[in-house]
Amino acid sequence: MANILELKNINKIYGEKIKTQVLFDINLGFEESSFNSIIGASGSGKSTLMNIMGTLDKATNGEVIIDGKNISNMNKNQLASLRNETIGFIFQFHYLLPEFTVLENILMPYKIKHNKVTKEALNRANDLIEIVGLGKVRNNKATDISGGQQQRAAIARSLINNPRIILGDEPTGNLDSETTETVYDLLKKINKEFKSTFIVITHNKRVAEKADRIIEIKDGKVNNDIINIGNISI
Ligand SMILES: Nc1ncnc2c1ncn2[C@@H]1O[C@H](COP(=O)(O)OP(=O)(O)OP(=O)(O)O)[C@@H](O)[C@H]1O
Repeated sequence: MANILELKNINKIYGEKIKTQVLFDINLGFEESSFNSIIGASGSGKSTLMNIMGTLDKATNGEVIIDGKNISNMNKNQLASLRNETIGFIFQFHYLLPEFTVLENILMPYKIKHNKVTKEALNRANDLIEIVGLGKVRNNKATDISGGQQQRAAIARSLINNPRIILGDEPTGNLDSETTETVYDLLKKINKEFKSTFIVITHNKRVAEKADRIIEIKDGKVNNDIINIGNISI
């Protein structure tokens, strides 16, 4: 299957006067509909890499190709629209808007994109609410649900515009281990159902195992050594 996202010789250097190189010649391709985990020690460069993949930060050099388009020459507006069209983000802290309900929060990216909410969007939001198991709390304020429910609401929100790529930076970092597994099972279910590509950073090896592919970042490089996690070899 074709790659929906490709990184070619990505390098990242932070700083002007004092330069620190944090990514070195990263080459990676992500197949459409695949579920990928990114693991690695703290400070190894995972978030930097994810921000570059999500077009939130620029590589110092190298190419990012999203859905066949090289993003290097895109201006800010073009990047923003590619991001809105193609990428959904799930972060550790879900940043739901506290004064809005679960349903309203989930609809927010659609409203921002289209300036209105259609019947179809409302149906999709309600379908997503059922998938993530929030039917009973759809009209609760975002502050009046549990942490795990908030994270599930954030997942539904990231899916409302039907993005082809979903990037997660420690999406379950603030949840207990049982809720973490539930949320990952949910991501896998969505991956199967909607055929969206998932790339998810995790510190949790048990959940990393749930992926089709595990990528380890070590000192800013892709670690190509064979590693064994549970019963998976890469
Ligand atoms: N804006 C920045 N300016 C300078 N250095 C930075 C900046 N952002 C990150 N770094 C450095 O780049 C390195 C990689 O950071 P990054 O956040 O990508 O690692 P990580 O693997 O995601 O870590 P963690 O698991 O702790 O979140 C670290 O040494 C960090 O201090």
